Amino acid sequence: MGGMHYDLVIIGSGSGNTLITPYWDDKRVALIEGGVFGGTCLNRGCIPTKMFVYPSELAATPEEAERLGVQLRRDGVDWPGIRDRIFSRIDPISAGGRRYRAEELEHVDLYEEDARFTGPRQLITDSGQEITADKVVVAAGSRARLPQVPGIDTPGVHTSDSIMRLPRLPQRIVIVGGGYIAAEFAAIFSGLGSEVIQVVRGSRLLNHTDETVAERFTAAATRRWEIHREWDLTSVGVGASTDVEVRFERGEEHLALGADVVLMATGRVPNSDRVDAAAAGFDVDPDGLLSVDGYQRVLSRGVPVEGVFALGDVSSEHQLKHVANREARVVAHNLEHPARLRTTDHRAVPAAIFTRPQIASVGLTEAQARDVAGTDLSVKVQEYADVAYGWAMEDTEGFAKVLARRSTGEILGAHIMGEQASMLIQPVVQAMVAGMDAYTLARAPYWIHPALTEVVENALLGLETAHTDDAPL
Ligand SMILES: Cc1cc2nc3c(=O)[nH]c(=O)nc-3n(C[C@H](O)[C@H](O)[C@H](O)COP(=O)(O)OP(=O)(O)OC[C@H]3O[C@@H](n4cnc5c(N)ncnc54)[C@H](O)[C@@H]3O)c2cc1C
Ligand SMILES: NC(=O)c1ccc[n+]([C@@H]2O[C@H](COP(=O)([O-])OP(=O)(O)OC[C@H]3O[C@@H](n4cnc5c(N)ncnc54)[C@H](O)[C@@H]3O)[C@@H](O)[C@H]2O)c1
Repeated sequence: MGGMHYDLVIIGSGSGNTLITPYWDDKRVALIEGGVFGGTCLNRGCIPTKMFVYPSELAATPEEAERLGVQLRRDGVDWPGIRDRIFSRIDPISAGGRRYRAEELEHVDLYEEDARFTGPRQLITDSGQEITADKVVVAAGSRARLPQVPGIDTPGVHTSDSIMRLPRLPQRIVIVGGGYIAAEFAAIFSGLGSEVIQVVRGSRLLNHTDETVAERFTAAATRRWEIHREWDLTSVGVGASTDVEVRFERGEEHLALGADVVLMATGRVPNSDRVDAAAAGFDVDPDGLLSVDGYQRVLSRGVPVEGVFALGDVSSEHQLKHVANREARVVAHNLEHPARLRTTDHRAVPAAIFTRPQIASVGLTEAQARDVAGTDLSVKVQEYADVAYGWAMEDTEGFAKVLARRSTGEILGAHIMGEQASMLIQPVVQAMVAGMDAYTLARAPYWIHPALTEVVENALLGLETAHTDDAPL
C-alpha cells in the first residue's frame, strides 16, 4: 500500500472536525476517525446527556410542585420514546457530518479506522495505510476508564457510552463514582423514577469541587437517592436474584448491591496511548495528557514539535467541550498563521454539572483561593432562600458563593448550586475575563428585580472588598 502525504492530518472528528476551514480548500486534508463520526460530545457526551436531563427534570416536577401547593401527577415515563427521540435527532447529525466529509469534500479524505504515530508527523492506520503530513493535529479525546476488578465485563455493566441506549428504564441502578458523570446520571435516572444507589470511595460527592459545593451537594443528593460512602469496589458478577451484583469492601466489612444495571462513572483517560504518542517521542504526563505549550503545540522533551498540535481532552486538564472548541479555534488560527501564533486563554473556565440541584463553577475553590490570597480573601455565601425569587421557589438548598481579594475586589472564583446555576454564573465569568472587580459587577449593571440573578448580585455585595468613593452607587 503506497504512502499518502497530506498538508494536514487531523486525528479525531470531535472538535478536530472544526479545523477544516476554507483555508484548506485548495490543499489536501486527511481526517482520521476510528469511532463514531462527531466524537464524544455529540454522540455520547454533553448533548444526549442534557437531552435526558431535561425530561428527567420534568418527570421530577410533581415532588417539587407539591411543596408549593400544586398537585401534579406523573403517569409514567416512556424511556424508549425519550431515548429514540434523542438519538433519532443525534444519529443523523453524526451521519450527515460523516457524509459531508467523506463524500462531498474533494480535498478531504476520511479514514474510518484508528491510526497511530510511527514518527512525529508519520502515522499508520489499522489497515496498514501509511500517512505523512506537513501538519498534524491530535484531537483524539478521552475514553471512559473502567476499574480493573474481577467481573467488570459482566453483562449489565455500562459506561456513559452505552447507558443512554438501554432497551428499558432500569428499575434499580447502581452507580459507581462520585464525579460529574455519576452526578448527572444519578439525577437523570432518579428523576425518571429508577431506584438509584450511588457508591463512592470518598466521604463526599464531587470531591474535587469547592468544599461548600461538595458538602451541600452530598447532603442534597442524599435526600434524592441512596448513597454509600467510603466503599472500595472489589468485584462485579451476576447476582443470585439480580442481573448484576456489585461488591465493595471497607476494612473487614462487605457490601453487595444487586441491580438491573451498573454504571461505572470512574473517570476518563486521555487517548494519548491510543494514538501511540510515545512512539513519536511526544511528552505525556502521568495522567496520560499529551503535553502542549500555550500555542497548543505538542512538546517533545519540553520542546515544541514542528507542525504538531493537540487540543481537547487528549491534552487539556479541562475535559470540557467549550474548552476543546476554544482550543480548536486557536489551533485553526495557528495552523494558518505560523508567524502570528496565538495562545489559548484558559483563565476563568466555567463548568456546570447538570445534576439536581444544578451546579456551576468558575475560578478557584475556597481552599485554592486561600492559598493564593491568604487573609486578603473575602468569601460570601448567599442563600437562594434569602432573595425574592428564592422565596417564590420556596428554595431551601441553593446558594451562590463568591471569592474575591479584599484589597482589590478581584474575583477569584464563584460556585453556585441550585436552579439555573449554569446560567447564573455567566455574569461572573464575563467580569473575570474583563477584569471587572466584584463591587463594580454588583453595582454598575442593573440587575433585574426580582429575578433569580439577585442571588449573584447579593453574593457580590456581601463581599468585604474595597471600593473607591466614586464607585457606582
Ligand atoms: C457523558 C458525558 C457528558 C459530558 N457532558 C459535558 C457537558 O455537559 N459539557 C461539557 O463541556 N463537556 C461535557 N463532556 C465532555 C466533552 O464531551 C468532551 O470534553 C469533549 O467532547 C472533548 O472533545 P474532543 O474533540 O477533545 O474529543 P472527542 O469528541 O472525544 O473526539 C475524539 C475522537 O478521536 C477519535 N480517536 C481517538 N483515538 C483515535 C485514533 N488513534 N485514531 C482515530 N481516531 C481516534 C475518537 O474515536 C473520538 O471520536 C461530557 C463527556 C461525557 C462522557
Ligand atoms: N457537565 C459537564 O461539563 C460534564 C459532564 C460529564 C462529564 N464531563 C467531563 O468528563 C470528565 C469525566 O467525568 P467522570 O465523572 O467520569 O470523572 P470525574 O473525574 O469527575 O469523577 C470520577 C470519579 O470516579 C471515582 N473513581 C475513580 N476510580 C475509581 C474506582 N476504581 N473505584 C471507585 N471510584 C473510582 C473518583 O473518585 C471520582 O469520584 C469530567 O471530569 C468532566 O470534565 C463534563
